[in-house]
Amino acid sequence: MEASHGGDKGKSRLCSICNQRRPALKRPKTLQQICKECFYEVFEEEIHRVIVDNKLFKPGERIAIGASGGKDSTVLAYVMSELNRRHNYGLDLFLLSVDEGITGYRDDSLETVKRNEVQYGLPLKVVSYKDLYGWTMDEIVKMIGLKNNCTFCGVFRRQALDRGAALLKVDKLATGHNADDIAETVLLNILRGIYSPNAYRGFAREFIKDLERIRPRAILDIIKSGEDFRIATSTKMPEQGTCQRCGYISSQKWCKACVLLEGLNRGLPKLGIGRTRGVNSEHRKNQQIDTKNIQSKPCGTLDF
Ligand SMILES: Nc1ncnc2c1ncn2[C@@H]1O[C@H](COP(=O)(O)OP(=O)(O)OP(=O)(O)O)[C@@H](O)[C@H]1O
Repeated sequence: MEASHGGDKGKSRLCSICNQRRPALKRPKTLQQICKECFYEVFEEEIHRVIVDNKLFKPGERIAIGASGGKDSTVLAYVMSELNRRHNYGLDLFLLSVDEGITGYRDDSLETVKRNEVQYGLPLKVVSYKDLYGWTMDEIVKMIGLKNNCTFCGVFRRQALDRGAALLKVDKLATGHNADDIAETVLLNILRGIYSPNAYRGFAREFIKDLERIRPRAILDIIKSGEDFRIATSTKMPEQGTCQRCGYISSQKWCKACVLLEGLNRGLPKLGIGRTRGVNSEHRKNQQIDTKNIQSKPCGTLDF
């Protein structure tokens, strides 16, 4: 402990939970300064409470954990396997990884996932863009360049996770999206309404991190405001259906992944970039505008 130099100012603080160890961090959520050990304890306990209070899982369910090899999904894999064991949730857990085929990036992080497989004893399934779509991201970048390749990567990954989940026959898929990701999505949804699709994508993340520095709860408040959004009852909501081509989830005749893939295979990679044209526009015209049964709904979709 640091020596006190008179008055409260000079005293070194102690963890505000155990009052024994030195604090290692200040939680933005509570502004409490706490030690590493107490942080692990409250973090795991809070996740357990969210799982139990919201009845997220049922005994016997098969759950896939989207494992990118990044820090958040690695923590997710650890916490899920630990809580499942400690509290006897009775879940069958699996790791599901999508290999986008990005040399020097995903091949490295897949090594981390393989270590997690051994460490937590969770079976791992890897699905690749090459197997699912016939293209690796490296090949897509060669064709389309660096400007729009994030669209392909995000759309294909979202569907690849669905496909992997279907192969594993799981009931649910858990991902490691964190508060920053969700706050960014809320802001982007607002900006998209005001400006244009994908406007300010890079700016939104920087902006929320700047806000957090000034006011630590800002990220949680943005998420809360997103949860409280209400969509005007006159707004037509997309209807969830299935893609007529691949059978996976889509609100259009063809899902975005099939539109993008068609463009790639026809040597027209810009086909599905930006606002969808072509095959889906007729489908949209035919959709009846039915606002009667649309009640106010929470807003927000997560990008992958
Ligand atoms: N290639 C992937 N394979 C499986 N799941 C993925 C993959 N990429 C992303 N995800 C899932 O989506 C979540 C959010 O994706 P994001 O791109 O923000 O993650 P990341 O930056 O790769 O790393 P992290 O795991 O730290 O979130 C991940 O936590 C993971 O659950």
